[in-house]
Amino acid sequence: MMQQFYPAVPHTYRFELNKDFNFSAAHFIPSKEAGKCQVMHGHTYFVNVTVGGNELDPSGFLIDFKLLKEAVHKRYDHSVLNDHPEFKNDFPTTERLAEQIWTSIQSLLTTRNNKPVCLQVIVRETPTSYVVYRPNREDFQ
Ligand SMILES: Nc1nc2c(c(=O)[nH]1)N=C([C@H](O)[C@H](O)COP(=O)(O)OP(=O)(O)OP(=O)(O)O)CN2
Ligand SMILES: [Zn+2]
Repeated sequence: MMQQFYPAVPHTYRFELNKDFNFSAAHFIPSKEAGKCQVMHGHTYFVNVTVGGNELDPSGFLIDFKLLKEAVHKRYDHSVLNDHPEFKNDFPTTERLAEQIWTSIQSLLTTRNNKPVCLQVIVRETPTSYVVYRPNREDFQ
């Protein structure tokens, strides 16, 4: 999938899970500094999500891989990122998208009894550009 080196996130959880998926979306960055990216264009975004935890659920999963994909793919695939309410005031840059994906995944994980945690989100926007998002302690409050 991402076919690249994955930056490792330091942690002491017993289990670490990684899920790759991708989705296609359009966006534009309405800032003068964004140059050609002010014009609407599309990407196939490649995402890697890292989840950690000490306990498994009754199925023996930290979290079902497919739920991680669904939480993001259903929302963004074949959409215009600028149309989503989370990007009403913030431009849909790779950085903001990675942050929002972390928020979506962590909201899902919070509902699980075994309380896994999203440790890292990587979003690759082009073959030469990607962002790594790692939450701060305050992001979990
Ligand atoms: N810090 C950021 N910089 C840029 C972002 C971004 O989200 N965060 N986004 C863009 C554009 O959306 C663009 O689609 C991607 O830019 P870029 O990597 O420059 O794409 P190129 O294919 O032109 O890059 P090459 O260096 O030719 O491979 C711009 N900047
Ligand atoms: Zn772009």
